[in-house]
Amino acid sequence: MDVRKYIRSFGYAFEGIVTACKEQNFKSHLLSACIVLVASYWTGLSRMEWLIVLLLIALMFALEMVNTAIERVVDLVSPAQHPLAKQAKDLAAGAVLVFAVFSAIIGLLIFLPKWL
Ligand SMILES: Nc1ncnc2c1ncn2[C@@H]1O[C@H](COP(=O)(O)OP(=O)(O)OP(=O)(O)O)[C@@H](O)[C@H]1O
Repeated sequence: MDVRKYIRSFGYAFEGIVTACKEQNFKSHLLSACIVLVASYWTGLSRMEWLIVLLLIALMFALEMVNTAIERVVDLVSPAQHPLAKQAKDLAAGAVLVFAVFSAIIGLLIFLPKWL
């Protein structure tokens, strides 16, 4: 195994995370995640509930980054308007929306019984 190549790959992945952090949508997700983490701490979640909350936050970040990557590739290969470019971007955005809606529902199922 080439250790230097492995470390370089980590560097590129880190560059990807830095690029994502400059995106407005990603900043909104960061803010939401901070609010959810504070609320989780304040509410006093069980170990299993913490696992679910952390998993949802990690998946939301990862999905948003994949969405941004798809947008970049579409912009690269199809700078002009094209129905398939539209579908690709809308599908990727739709995937983020589906996950966000289900995450919100799961969050309500975890938090509401403790708050009420
Ligand atoms: N090349 C294209 N061909 C056809 N429709 C496109 C194309 N690029 C973007 N669109 C349409 O415009 C919408 C907005 O595209 P845009 O590139 O502004 O993405 P966005 O979701 O606003 O991303 P961001 O603002 O995070 O870069 C897309 O969801 C898609 O419906």
